[in-house]
Formats: sequence, C-alpha cells, structure tokens
Amino acid sequence: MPIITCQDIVLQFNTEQAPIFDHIQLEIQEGEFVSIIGKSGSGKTTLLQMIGGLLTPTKGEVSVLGQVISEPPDEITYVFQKPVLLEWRNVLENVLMPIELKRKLTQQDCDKALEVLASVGLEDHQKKYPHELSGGMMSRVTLARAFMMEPKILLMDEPFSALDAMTKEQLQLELMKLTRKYRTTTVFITHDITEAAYLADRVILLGGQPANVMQELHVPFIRPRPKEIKFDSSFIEIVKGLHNSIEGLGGHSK
Ligand SMILES: Nc1ncnc2c1ncn2[C@@H]1O[C@H](COP(=O)(O)OP(=O)(O)OP(=O)(O)O)[C@@H](O)[C@H]1O
Repeated sequence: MPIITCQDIVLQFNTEQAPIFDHIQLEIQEGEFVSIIGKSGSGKTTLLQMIGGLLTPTKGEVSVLGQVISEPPDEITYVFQKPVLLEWRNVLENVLMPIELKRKLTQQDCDKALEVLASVGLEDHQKKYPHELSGGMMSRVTLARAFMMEPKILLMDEPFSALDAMTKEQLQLELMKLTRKYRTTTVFITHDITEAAYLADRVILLGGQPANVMQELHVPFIRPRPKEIKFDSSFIEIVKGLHNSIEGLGGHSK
C-alpha cells in the first residue's frame, strides 16, 4: 500500500478562479524519495500543502497511511525554504523543541538530539544562538530538528535554495544519509533539476493549466549516491531530459 495517495485531486481557491489542478493522481511508496519540479506557479507548493493536510482539495482525496486526511497528520514533518528557528533558544534547545511541545524531556531525548546534531556536523555548536549561525548552519539545525521526531514522512519545500553551491552539496549528502537511516519517505520541491535527480528515486514534473503530472521519471541509481555521480554521463542525460521536458511546457522558468 502506498504511504501517500492523491486521488483525483482538483483544487480551486475561489469560484472566480480556474482550478489549479486537473484531477491529479499520485502514489508515493514507503521509504521513497520523490522530487517535484515544475515552472514557477505550476502548483508545487500547493500540492505539498495538500499532502501535508494544510489545504483541503476541492474534489478528490489525499490519504496518508491509508487514512483520508483533513488536518496535518502526526506522521508528517514540514521543512520550509527559510529556516524557522527561535532566536532565544540555542541550537540544542531548538532541536529539542518539537519533543518539548509534546512531553517532558528525558536524558535520552538530549542524547538523541546530540546524535542528530553530530550527523549534520553541528556537534560543536549546540550552545550557539541562531544569530551566531551561518545560513548553512541554520539549515542544518532545521534538518536536525526535523529528524529528531523520526518522521515517517518529510515534506521539504525548496529547503536548500538560498544556500551556496558547496553548502548545498554538503546538505544534500547529509539529507540522503538521514533519510536512509530513518527510512523517511520524502517529498522534496526544488527548482534545481540536478538536485531533484541526484536526491530522488523518482522525479515528478508538474505542468499545464490546470496543472497535472506531466512526467514521472525513475532515477536508476542506488541511493545513497556519491556526489561524483553528477558528472556521470548517464546522470547528465537524465538531467538534460528533464530540462528539455520543462522547457517544452512553455510558461515562466524561474
Ligand atoms: N492562496 C491562494 N489563493 C489563490 N491562488 C493561489 C493561492 N496560493 C497559490 N495560488 C496560485 O496557485 C498556483 C500555484 O502556486 P504555487 O505556489 O503552488 O506554485 P509553485 O509551483 O510552488 O511556484 P513557485 O515555484 O514560484 O514557488 C499559482 O497560480 C498561484 O498564483
């Protein structure tokens, strides 16, 4: 059984506007890493919000673990483009926050937080406050906090788009390791086609008006992947193919 199912999704924000989606059908399997690409305005964020239970479709259903959802399910954690950290809490306290919102902290929680911080290279920065961190470090804290809850499903909306190329590459590797370690099903929005193909088992291209899935492409390399695969000729062919598919759709590129 798929862990996420979008069945015949239509979404209309208001009656004066045309629908955004045209009966979208989508299934995501447990443990799968799916990247969503598409031109600006093609509905990537809106689709992610529906999967996350933040928006309800006008027609059709979104199911998570076999249950039709009407609110954000507990199994889902969201990571946004801009790191959202509490300024008055240090790195460790920010990472522990989702647990604290649910229950009293234990020593095991602190040990776990330190372990997750170590896996994103922040073991020596746990006492720092957000204003003392670089953009890449803030993204790492956000990643650590997301994995602290060991979410079954992680929804990520352009999480690395504001980072420089080297930091982005490092975070891609860390994300790949963490999703494997915790067997996290991940849906990842990006405008970076190389990033989409590098991280994902499957790339989904949204397009059209109203939008639908225009192409689904399985990336035939075992994960986790070394970063050098980006220079492999068969990988480059995949990226080129996706690029041409997006170009072929018309509309605005970002
Ligand atoms: N709250 C809203 N009310 C009305 N229309 C909306 C609303 N939110 C989004 N839209 C419209 O839905 C469409 C899809 O928007 P969405 O933000 O999902 O696209 P996107 O592919 O994520 O874009 P980008 O790549 O620029 O972030 C756009 O035409 C947008 O104007």
